[in-house]
Amino acid sequence: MLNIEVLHALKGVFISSEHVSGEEFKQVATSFLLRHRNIQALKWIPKVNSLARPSIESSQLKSHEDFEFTEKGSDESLVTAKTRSTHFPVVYLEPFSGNENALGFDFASDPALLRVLNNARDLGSSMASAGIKVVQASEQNSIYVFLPVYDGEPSTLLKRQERLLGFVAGIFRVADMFDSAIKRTWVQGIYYTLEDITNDKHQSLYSHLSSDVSATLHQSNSEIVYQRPLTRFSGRQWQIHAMPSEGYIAERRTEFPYLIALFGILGSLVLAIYVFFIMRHSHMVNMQVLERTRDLNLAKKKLEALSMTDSLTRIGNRRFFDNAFEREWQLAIRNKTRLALLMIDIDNFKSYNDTYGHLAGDECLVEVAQAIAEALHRPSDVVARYGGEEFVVILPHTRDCLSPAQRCCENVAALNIAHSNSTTRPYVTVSVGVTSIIPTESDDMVKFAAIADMALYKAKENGRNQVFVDAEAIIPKAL
Ligand SMILES: Nc1nc2c(ncn2[C@@H]2O[C@H](COP(=O)(O)OP(=O)(O)OP(=O)(O)O)[C@@H](O)[C@H]2O)c(=O)[nH]1
Repeated sequence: MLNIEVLHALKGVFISSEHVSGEEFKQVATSFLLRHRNIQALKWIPKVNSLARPSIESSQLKSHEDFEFTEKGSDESLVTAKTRSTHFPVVYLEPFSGNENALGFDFASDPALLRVLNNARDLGSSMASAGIKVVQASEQNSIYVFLPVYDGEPSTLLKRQERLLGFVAGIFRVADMFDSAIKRTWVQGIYYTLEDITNDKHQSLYSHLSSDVSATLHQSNSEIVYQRPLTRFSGRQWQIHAMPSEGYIAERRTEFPYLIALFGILGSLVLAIYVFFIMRHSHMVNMQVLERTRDLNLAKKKLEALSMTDSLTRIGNRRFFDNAFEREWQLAIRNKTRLALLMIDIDNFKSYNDTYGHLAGDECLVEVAQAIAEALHRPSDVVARYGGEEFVVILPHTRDCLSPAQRCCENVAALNIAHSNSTTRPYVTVSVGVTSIIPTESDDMVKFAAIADMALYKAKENGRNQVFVDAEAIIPKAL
């Protein structure tokens, strides 16, 4: 933009003076060029009708011998310009030295540049050319910027075309412009490329790199290329690329993310294995707990059964009887059913022990228990050892309690266990006391058991080896 300002200042010289001499132009242009070193050259390009050409050429011949309007021939060498209705020759040029060939060059002879000139004329603003290799500037790209100068201040297109006097023009080296623009923000290792993308044609204006290196970088780091269009400049659209060099990337590359990823994966793996073992261990513990619980339940059941069994006779013990009696008593109350109780005692067992010994007594107890159990036919009947040589039988829901009592006596007698000192028979016999009741809430189960005991006492008293039925238990046939 600073360069454009120079053109505006130069334009001011042409507007403020009727005729600007070559000497005046040189003076002003030299002072600008001294302060703006990246301007390669400044020019004055008047609009010249074909009729006015001879007078312009002859007046210029006074200061520059061999002056004529020139254009590029077919072999790129400069030749005399053809006659055109309008010429745009370079009349003033600064610095002259080194740019001699450019003096007299007719811009109307170059269709591309003429288009830029005409655009500048029609729009009344500065217009830049595409990148060009000017004769003086070796391999570097330069651009022309043309600023129209009018007679007065025409406001319409037609008036601008009519009143055009010519153009002040500047040649700017793109490399110099670019370097001075980025010199404050230059970062070592970042490669810049400047492109002209006006009309979608990509023209490389300037690059920090040779074109082949730039292409390689472009491919290899394409994902980290910065690409941004610049603000439009004198009718041109430029675009900037910035690419990091391999060195720039290498300097900033760190193994840290890889290490994090590696440790992350390893950590996850270790965690997964740890969780797997914990779950397996927990499953095994659960299985063991289940197994132990099952064993414990079994053992508990066994213990319960043992605690309810008489160790000698293998039938229920006193505890078993107490539980069963309580249960059946409550059931009979609820169901209003009859409950019978048989107290059974081996006759003269003391003398049996005395005669045959304690071990024989034990064997006798086992056989008597078995015989009593076999005398009971219902699964709900309960037999237990009440204590010593005394047994007890509970018969739930039973009207006829005499028959089972008699079967008990008969079964024991049928064992035919020799008892020479018995007061009844020469074999082991039992006495049975029987009672029964349809209990109610007001009845007492302890008293009920005592009645059965009393009946047993009566049976003993009446001579043993018999059944004594308590009066309460005798049920008339009609009931
Ligand atoms: N071998 C053996 N004898 C027992 C057991 N329990 C109790 N006795 C014995 O059984 C006998 C019971 O005697 P008693 O209560 O006098 O009665 P009894 O001799 O049978 O006379 P009655 O009942 O009147 O016919 C006692 O001598 C006890 O020692 C036992 O488990 N094994």
